[in-house]
Amino acid sequence: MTSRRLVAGVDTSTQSVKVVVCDLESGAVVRSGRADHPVGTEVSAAAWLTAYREATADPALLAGVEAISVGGQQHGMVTLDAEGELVRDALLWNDNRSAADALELIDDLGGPDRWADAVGSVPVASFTVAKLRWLARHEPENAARVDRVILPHDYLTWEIGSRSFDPVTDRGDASGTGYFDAASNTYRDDLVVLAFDRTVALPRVAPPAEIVGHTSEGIAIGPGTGDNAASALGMVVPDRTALISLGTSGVACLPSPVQTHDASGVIAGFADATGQFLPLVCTLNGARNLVAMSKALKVPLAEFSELAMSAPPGSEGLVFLPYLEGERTPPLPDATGELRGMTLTNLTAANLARATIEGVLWSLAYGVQSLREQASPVEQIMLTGGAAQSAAVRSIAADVFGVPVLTTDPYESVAVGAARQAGWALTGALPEWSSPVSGRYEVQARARGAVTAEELDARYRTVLAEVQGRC
Ligand SMILES: Nc1ncnc2c1ncn2[C@@H]1O[C@H](COP(=O)(O)OP(=O)(O)O)[C@@H](O)[C@H]1O
Ligand SMILES: O=C(CO)[C@@H](O)[C@H](O)COP(=O)(O)O
Repeated sequence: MTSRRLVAGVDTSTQSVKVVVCDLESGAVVRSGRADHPVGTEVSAAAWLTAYREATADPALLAGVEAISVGGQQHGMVTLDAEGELVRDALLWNDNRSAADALELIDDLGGPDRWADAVGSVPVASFTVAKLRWLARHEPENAARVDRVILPHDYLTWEIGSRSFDPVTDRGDASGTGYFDAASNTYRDDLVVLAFDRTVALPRVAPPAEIVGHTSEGIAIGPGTGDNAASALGMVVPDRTALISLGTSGVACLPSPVQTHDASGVIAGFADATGQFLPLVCTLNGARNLVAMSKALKVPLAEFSELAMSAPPGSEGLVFLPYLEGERTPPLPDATGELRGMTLTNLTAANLARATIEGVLWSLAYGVQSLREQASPVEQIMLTGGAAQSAAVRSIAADVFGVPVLTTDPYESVAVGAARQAGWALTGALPEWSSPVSGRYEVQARARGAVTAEELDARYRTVLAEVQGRC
């Protein structure tokens, strides 16, 4: 009898780190660990290593593992000095302080079209390039000490290899910096200079299946990638399917053979982890809006879900624009949440719960509409991320997107996708793991004679247009 071979994947995400160990042959998760990350949008990268060590403290977790890769929250600016020490805390993807810097950079290059042509995306506060401009303008002493700029997954990859190789990144995560051209696979040093007034050392962009080093225990390390690119690998996304993630962020994306160049800025023209592309729409307001409303209603998440499912599609006219953390897509960094359409009859806890879920999902349906127009037909949705385990999110999503929704049992798609990449690096062939989908939800609204996806879309777009006119 041959013993099974094991690979591991890590998701170093906004709120926590998750580690899974998978069977190389089938992809089945055989062991897992997790640990929390510090709260906040400005975090010492060293805390991610501490959390990783906590999550993997049990030596049995990684025993027998042959290869490991890291998927990580995108865009975060990790600055290193000439000795390789951290210059300051990392500014995360959801830190909005660089919003004005992004606008300046758009002007400096000659407008959004120039950025969309150059790197496939128009910068917003999230992008590393905007954070670099902020650092240069607001902390010149720290800026002067910066020798190298890397991303969260690059940092953890380098640390779990005990810094025995120079920091590396991959094409997927590099494409979220705003200074990497994924069409030619080259850094745009001129854009780094535009933002930071000088060049900095940047991590080598390793090909998808390279072994970039080894841990002190001899485990081979793959290049890793951004969390959304890893998630696409873990979800084994079929054609004409948009992947929706509801973690801290809300994300709509789909693997594509062609890069998008959306000058409106709705779609970021990112790369994936296989050598292709991953057009992606990201909001700042995913699961935490649901958590905030459940707290406001003083109910646990399970009861919040039941409440939402007891309300009719359209929440009897309540509209909740979920901009509790400002917003990135559309770019409204100073916006706040909006609750509209209240009457004496519809202002119920059930409608508030359902409207919150409808609002969060609609903000991604808005993105899916752009993906349809610019990237690919979308005939179904796959759900992942922490809030994808909410029964209400799963059952309401089809009504908001207007297409069937595919779901999984609890599943760490980013970590599993990273493990799949590790298997690729180990064997030279991308493992053919089967789809994790275990559930399918059909559109119900029309059958129930209630508000349809098109009607809901029109209602939300009207409120959004008012907010955009004001901000
Ligand atoms: N059943 C649920 N309903 C709503 N939100 C949930 C549920 N389960 C988990 N969450 C939320 O999902 C988020 C964690 O999702 P995750 O994808 O791990 O986030 P991230 O990758 O951004 O760290 C947390 O905000 C958590 O409160
Ligand atoms: O900024 C983006 C994508 O552009 C986010 O998707 C981050 O990558 C964080 O993801 P989560 O931690 O919310 O999963």
